[in-house]
Amino acid sequence: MKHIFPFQSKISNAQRKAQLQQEPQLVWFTGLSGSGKSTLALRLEHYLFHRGHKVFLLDGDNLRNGLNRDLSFSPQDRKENIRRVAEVAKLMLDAGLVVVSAFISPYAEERELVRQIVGENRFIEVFVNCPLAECEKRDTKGLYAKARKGLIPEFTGISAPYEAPLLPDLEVRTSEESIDESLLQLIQFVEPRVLAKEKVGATFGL
Ligand SMILES: Nc1ncnc2c1ncn2[C@@H]1O[C@H](COP(=O)(O)OS(=O)(=O)O)[C@@H](OP(=O)(O)O)[C@H]1O
Ligand SMILES: Nc1ncnc2c1ncn2[C@@H]1O[C@H](COP(=O)(O)OP(=O)(O)O)[C@@H](O)[C@H]1O
Repeated sequence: MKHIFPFQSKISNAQRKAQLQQEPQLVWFTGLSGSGKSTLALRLEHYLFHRGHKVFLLDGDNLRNGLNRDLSFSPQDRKENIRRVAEVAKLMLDAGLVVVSAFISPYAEERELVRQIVGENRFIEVFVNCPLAECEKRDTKGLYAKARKGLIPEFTGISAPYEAPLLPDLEVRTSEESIDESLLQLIQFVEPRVLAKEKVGATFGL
């Protein structure tokens, strides 16, 4: 037993939601490298921000530059990567924010763990579905070419697995839709879910 004693803030999640006038949700994008996660996450964050929502984007490449810079792409480290991201997202949700995230998150089990950590009713799983051949053709960062030459070990889709979600909350097919078409589906699904449920909520008395 560790000698730690978590305590509860005097401010409830309901009070924070009432102050920020929104429902905190985690919009979790999962998909192959090059499928369109970052493009759509950036566009969704931009849209929600300009609609007045308090929103923040967490992205794989960015977090792996700081908080998760010690982690590789082994299965164990990918799981630890996602576990840490889920804990960060949970804090942001508790603070009342809408969180948009873009991580390959290739294992169904780790995505399930995210759902458990943040809570079922605050988790929206979006499958950014794009065939490997199309991602490889796009090769936006030149990583597939390197992976094919054996220069990048454990590359998702080439030498490491990607387990597609069986029942995502939303699926966008980015090889068949324009960016605007995918974005429209996202907005139509996400925006109603982040709107405040009660207009005037908890009291702010001391
Ligand atoms: N081996 C290997 N496999 C997959 N991706 C690799 C690898 N090495 C580096 N990269 C770059 O890292 C980005 C993915 O990081 P994530 O944190 O999202 O990955 S994971 O969820 O832990 O699987 C990924 O970003 P995206 O292309 O945006 O998906 C790549 O830029
Ligand atoms: N419907 C779509 N949604 C998102 N990206 C698309 C779509 N159609 C084409 N693309 C292109 O696919 C590429 C996706 O790259 P990126 O967003 O970096 O992927 P990821 O973050 O999954 O690695 C971009 O060049 C983007 O312009």
